[in-house]
Amino acid sequence: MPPDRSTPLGGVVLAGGYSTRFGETDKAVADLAGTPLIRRVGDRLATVADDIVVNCRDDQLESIRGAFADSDIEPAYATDPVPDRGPLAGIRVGLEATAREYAAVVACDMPFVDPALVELLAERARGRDGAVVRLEDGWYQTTQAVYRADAMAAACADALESDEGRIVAALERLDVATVDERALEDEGISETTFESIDTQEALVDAERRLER
Ligand SMILES: Nc1nc2c(ncn2[C@@H]2O[C@H](COP(=O)(O)OP(=O)(O)OP(=O)(O)O)[C@@H](O)[C@H]2O)c(=O)[nH]1
Ligand SMILES: [Mg+2]
Repeated sequence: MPPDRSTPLGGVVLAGGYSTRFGETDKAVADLAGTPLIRRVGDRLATVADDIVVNCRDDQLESIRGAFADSDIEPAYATDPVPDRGPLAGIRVGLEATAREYAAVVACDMPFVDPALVELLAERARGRDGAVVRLEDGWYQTTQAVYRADAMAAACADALESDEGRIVAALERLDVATVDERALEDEGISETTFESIDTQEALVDAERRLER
């Protein structure tokens, strides 16, 4: 069945973290084979999303805008009112800024995000509060997922107010469809979609594979 593109989809790229495992520099704008990580994510997401919001801190704005300088897409920016409150706070800020009922949320360090997965999740999310992949280890892949924006933003706010920083604390408050990681292979979606570049070693490794 061809994907239903009649429902607009927003895109949110999360970039407000401090990249501590990566080292001195911001992984969001790290160069991977000539293209900054965040631009790879934004460009891929833009093939299936109608507009893109980048969530980051104020002090990242200049460098992230620079990373998108010669991209065809021009993201909107939603910065954290209070930095360092964790990914849950970032998801909230990003989703509050999207104009769409549903939005795909993807971390800036996942340069191989598969647009086909985003479309699959958007389909599964319809009529629900979102759709997330359940990984083989039982964890939910919450930073490559589709959410009903107002419901998830409210659930994030609620979880944060209750001092529950875990993203699953927000999911527990919602009616979210789950997709088993094992089922993705049949859909032609490779696990590289979830690869995240957390360290310099991971960046070098990804670069080597791209050069092959
Ligand atoms: N807005 C916001 N986003 C965050 C925060 N912490 C992490 N994120 C984002 O959530 C996603 C997943 O987080 P991590 O992979 O742990 O990234 P990170 O926290 O920058 O890196 P580490 O410091 O090495 O853990 C990334 O896209 C981050 O940018 C935060 O405090 N605020
Ligand atoms: Mg972190």
